[in-house]
Amino acid sequence: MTRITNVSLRRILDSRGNPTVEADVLTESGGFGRAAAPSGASTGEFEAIELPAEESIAKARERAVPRLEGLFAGDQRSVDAALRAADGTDDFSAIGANSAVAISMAAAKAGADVLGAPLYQHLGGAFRGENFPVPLGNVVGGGEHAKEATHIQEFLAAPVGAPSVSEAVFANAAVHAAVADVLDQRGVPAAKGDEGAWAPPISDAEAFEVVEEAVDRVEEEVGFEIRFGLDVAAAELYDDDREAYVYGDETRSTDEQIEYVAGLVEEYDLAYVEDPLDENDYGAFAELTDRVGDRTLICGDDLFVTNVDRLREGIDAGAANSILIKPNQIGTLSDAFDAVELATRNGMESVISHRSGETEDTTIAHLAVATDAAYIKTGTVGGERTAKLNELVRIADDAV
Ligand SMILES: C=C(OP(=O)(O)O)C(=O)O
Ligand SMILES: [Mg+2]
Repeated sequence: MTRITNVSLRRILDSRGNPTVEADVLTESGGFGRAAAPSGASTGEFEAIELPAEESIAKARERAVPRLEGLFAGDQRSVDAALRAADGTDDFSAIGANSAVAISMAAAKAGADVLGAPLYQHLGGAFRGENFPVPLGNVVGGGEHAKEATHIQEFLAAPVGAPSVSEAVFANAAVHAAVADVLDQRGVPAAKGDEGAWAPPISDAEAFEVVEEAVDRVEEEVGFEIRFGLDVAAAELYDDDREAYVYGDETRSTDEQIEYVAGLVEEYDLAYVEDPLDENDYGAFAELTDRVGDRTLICGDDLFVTNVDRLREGIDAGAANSILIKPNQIGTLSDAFDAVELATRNGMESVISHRSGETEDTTIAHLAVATDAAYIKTGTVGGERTAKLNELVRIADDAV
């Protein structure tokens, strides 16, 4: 292993056209790693703090960079501990989780480069790379990702029977195309939301029909099982004052929301349901998990925010059977790995995820393989989404 000689930070564009942080890490032997921070729109209340890119860069240059130079690239725990020490807060509000995560991921890549190993192997160990995650492909969406579209944030194709990563990736693209055909037949115009999913001005009920039809068509074409799932992003729908989930003119009490989602799982045989309830309601999550957790994944995103303390609370409450892992929600790869480990030890699945604001960075593809994750959520089309999917195909092809 060689020491880090230089960390540089710059402002680059993300997929929404907003500024984000890119980090380069260089080592004395010429090892190099580059990574960029993604950014959420439907962010959880308990996420680590993203600062404006310029401010985060200035603070990280001043406080973190001097501590990193001289550390061993590839000793990820030390790099991430130095980032935490430089920040000094629990939520990275001093230097920004955007700079922290960009540096953490860039250091991991520099470490892999020094070792001459693919990133997934450096992060996961010599025997990783045998199992591949099923890609969850966002094909219809609304919520915070597209105005005047569905209330449910994401309808996700889940090609659970695909014999290979490549076939799964292409199946999701085919479902995305089939959704366009079904919408066209119904005379529904559709723009795309932040993640490249179709954002039609239709009710959630009609979106279920459209996605089911598209999935069935593609399933017949490809000859393997494709199911679908949801990210309800229910924290965005929950109104604290009214103590109800608000779907336009309709509202649902917590009991009605549990009933509604359990009914959807039953009716559509959903493979996956993310954030079906508010991020503060461990009890309601537990009730739903108790009812349908034997037949679907109930996943906590805004609920857990990749945070081991929140995950521990959730485990005690029986609040979900899977966790969404977004490294920028917590700030470092070490913290993200700790969350995966805690979940695994407690029989929960991990789902590695992109954000709605993304870059061409492919770290999450490696992270998903390194952690043996059940699923990866990357979107379906659009360069910043296909960057991850194509990297997954390359990893499976041993071509990274
Ligand atoms: C990817 C998501 O959206 P965002 O990045 O806006 O939080 C999500 O909620 O899972
Ligand atoms: Mg989510």
